[in-house]
Amino acid sequence: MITFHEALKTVKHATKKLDTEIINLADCLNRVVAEDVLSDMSLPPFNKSAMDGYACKQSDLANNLEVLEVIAAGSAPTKTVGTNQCSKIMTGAMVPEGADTVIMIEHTEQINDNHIHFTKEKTKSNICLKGEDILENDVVLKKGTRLKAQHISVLASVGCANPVVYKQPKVATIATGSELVEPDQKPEISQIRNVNSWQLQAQLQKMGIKGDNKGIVLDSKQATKEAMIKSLEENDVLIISGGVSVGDFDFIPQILKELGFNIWFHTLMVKPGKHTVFATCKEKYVLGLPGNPVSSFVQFELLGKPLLYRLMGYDYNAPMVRMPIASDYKRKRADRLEFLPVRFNADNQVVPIKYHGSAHINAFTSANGIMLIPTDVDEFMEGEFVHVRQL
Ligand SMILES: Nc1nc2c(c(=O)[nH]1)N[C@H]1C(S)=C(S)[C@@H](COP(=O)(O)OP(=O)(O)OC[C@H]3O[C@@H](n4cnc5c(N)ncnc54)[C@H](O)[C@@H]3O)O[C@H]1N2
Ligand code: MOO
Repeated sequence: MITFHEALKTVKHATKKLDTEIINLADCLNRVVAEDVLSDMSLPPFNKSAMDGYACKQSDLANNLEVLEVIAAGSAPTKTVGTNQCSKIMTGAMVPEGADTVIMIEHTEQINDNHIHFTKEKTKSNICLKGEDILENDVVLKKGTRLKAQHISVLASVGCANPVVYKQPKVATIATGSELVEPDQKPEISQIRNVNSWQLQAQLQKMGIKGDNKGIVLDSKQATKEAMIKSLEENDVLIISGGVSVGDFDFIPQILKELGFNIWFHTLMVKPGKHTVFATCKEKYVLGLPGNPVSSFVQFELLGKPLLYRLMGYDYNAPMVRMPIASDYKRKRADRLEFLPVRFNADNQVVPIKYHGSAHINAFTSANGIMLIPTDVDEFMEGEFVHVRQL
């Protein structure tokens, strides 16, 4: 048995980044840039008005100003602003030569057809200076950045319409269990519906990965082995649920050995998810998750995400917060690091959700975090700060 931190370190250590590819800006969300991205120009590319108003000299603010022209965004000024002159200017337009200030239109009055007057005492310059955000050849995104919407805007602004990113892993999921039927079927006596495949596919989808859902495989060693071989021929990663503990039909570790995989770990000092398998063979990866749906969900979050992101060139660390717990919390055994569903209340406190254990999947429907209880800690007192992974 190893600790969660050892398991996480192992997963990151044993997993190699995939090759790179060039993709379109439209497909970039959640992908990871494989090269530093440099700007091909300064931004703003010219001194730019931040307001609709009049571009003039700060030294002339007390005087009546002659209006020379109207400068729209996208057109260049044609006149230099001299003493006691101004040009009407729109937000985003180039500030004309000679002007060092833009007075807001609301702070002016019209004197006659072509003269205005500033009605306030003072103003900011209201000019965004050339290059104040980004200079030409600046590194705007570092290699290894995972692209969120705000990064995509930076790519667009520096003209990087086809960034080089790491490839996405191809990921198959298999649910093992002779008791399983698909959600559109009515289970017979002793059967239940397959939850994990659908949950895992949704978890993959949230990462931007379109998974290969291989459905259910019955608890037969031969059938499981064949399904695993096929999935691994077609994919980089196989996430398989069930069949990893110590029952008569828990074949996964044995099959992995027969297929020549190196099993890095099989049991973790973690709850839920004591029986979680991680195995690799050349550049193929298998994550065997416990059959209980909460265990599968939590272990995908804890180990699946770092594994897949690592392949995609990104060092994933879950977003964590430290917040006070809303009431006392006790547990009976403190021999494993435990992860529990919690929500945040209006007072920014952590509220543990009623939870019966790793088969209780609907406990997670109102959860927006997973609280950690470290090994050897058996209680938290109201108001004590606890660590929560955000979901
Ligand atoms: N003697 C022991 N028995 C068990 C131990 C143990 O340490 N010693 N650990 C228990 C814990 S904790 C878990 S978790 C499970 C893990 O077992 P497996 O990964 O081999 O999973 P299964 O036995 O196949 O299934 C467990 C449970 O989950 C249900 N299940 C399975 N697949 C799905 C699915 N796709 N959708 C919904 N539900 C699923 C299955 O019906 C079982 O109820 O082992 C314990 N036993
Ligand atoms: O090993 Mo189980 O996943 O704790 O319920």
